Amino acid sequence: MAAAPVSLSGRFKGSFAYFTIKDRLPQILTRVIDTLHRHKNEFFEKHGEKGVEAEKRAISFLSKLRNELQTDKPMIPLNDELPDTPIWNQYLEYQRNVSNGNGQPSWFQSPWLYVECYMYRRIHEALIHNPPIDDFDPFMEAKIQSFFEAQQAIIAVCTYLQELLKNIEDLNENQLKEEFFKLLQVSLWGNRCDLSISAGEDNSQKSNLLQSLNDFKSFILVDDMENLWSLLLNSKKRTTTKESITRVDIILDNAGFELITDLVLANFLSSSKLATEVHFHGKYIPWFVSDTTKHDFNWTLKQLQSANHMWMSRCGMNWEGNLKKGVWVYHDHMFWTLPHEFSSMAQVAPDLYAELQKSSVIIFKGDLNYRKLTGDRKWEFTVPFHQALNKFHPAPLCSIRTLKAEIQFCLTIRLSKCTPSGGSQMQSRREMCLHAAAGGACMWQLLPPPTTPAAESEVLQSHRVGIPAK
Ligand SMILES: O=P(O)(O)OC[C@H]1O[C@](O)(CO)[C@@H](O)[C@@H]1O
Ligand SMILES: [Mn+2]
Repeated sequence: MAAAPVSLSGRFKGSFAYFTIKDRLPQILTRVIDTLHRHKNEFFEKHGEKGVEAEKRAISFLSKLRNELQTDKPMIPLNDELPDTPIWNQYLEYQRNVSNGNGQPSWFQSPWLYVECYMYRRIHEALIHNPPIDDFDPFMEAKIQSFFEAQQAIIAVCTYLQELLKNIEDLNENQLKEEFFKLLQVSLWGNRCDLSISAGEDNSQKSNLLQSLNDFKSFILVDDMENLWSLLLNSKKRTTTKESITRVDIILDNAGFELITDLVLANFLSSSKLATEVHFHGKYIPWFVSDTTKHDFNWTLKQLQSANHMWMSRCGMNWEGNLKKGVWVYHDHMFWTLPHEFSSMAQVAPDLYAELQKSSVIIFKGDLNYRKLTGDRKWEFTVPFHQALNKFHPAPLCSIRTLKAEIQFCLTIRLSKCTPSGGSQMQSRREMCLHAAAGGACMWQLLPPPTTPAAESEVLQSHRVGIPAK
């Protein structure tokens, strides 16, 4: 197998990586600094002068970080006492070794994936170093705001789910499949509501997504829902004896509306018995602005339970009940907030890899997970997705993602529409389909574990398309 290509990086001027590091990451850092400024009085009320002193130190730390970023300074080791610090500093050493004498690892010379993850870990370091504000989540305000901005959309999906659950036992297989496809698409489009792409600007779902699925369908050129359905249905049919289980793992992405869509999907999987267990994987620290932490997950359930809307509170109660019964499990392994490509998981986090091997299917939500699945490298678009996974396949896996970065894979082509940029299409298998560019798109990809060469050639169908307006 050919060596993996170089990583996407800010050293490629004009790339989305370059734009992100040059413009977007400084914007996100500035927003964090502003947030700390705006919480000064709160820190004083809670902690007195100590709180204000801590806020000042954190701001000076973050201002220095922003200057390092903007002037392409070398990356420096972390020096807090967190359990992941040695792993981060080993990774910096690794980057030094692979930089092939291109000098020190730095913001515009090192892999985009590394420097972007490193920025969020340095933001966390700025807080950790400054008790008593060390437990402050600088993105919490934005996550809460996006939850409340999406109230109507949340009410709509919770209402839809509760109505559906009333007669879910009476649905035949086709009706069940139809509902499954709907809720998968709701979960897909929920991924548009990410605050890192918007650099923290409001990006919440305002309208009832269920009413737009048909309009949005044309933005999905090809999808693997059928394969995902067959995999789950076959597993359900095998789950006749109580010993065998169908476990679905959802590697979560953004809090707010997207998290609700993932919980709704999980509730449907449990109630339809397509899954006997659902495992959720969140982030260990505040991450990429809107990614879900354990606090966000629990806050969301509590918020729903106390909502003055019957179906929202019913959802919140049911979901808390599923966690208490153990049919739902929440995990937040620190691997998800390391810079590593997922192909390193077996070495770096063998416990997590072994946990995922218990899964019947792993659903990876969002763009960052997709980038880590494929190493965020300059792959040719015709490279098999499986090849890009670089032997990472603990279980059958599926990536559900709205495309926010250049990387993508096209393996087979079906009839597809022109991209917004009018990119040319080929209607033949294994031909490059669309010229990828930074922009929006959505895609489904399902990869069963490669048992035979034929399995490798099985399907991943992916196309990029424009993201529909909310
Ligand atoms: O929340 P998601 O879907 O992972 O999107 C986050 C993505 O947005 C970006 O910040 C912008 O593309 C990426 O760098 C990152 O992978
Ligand atoms: Mn995210």
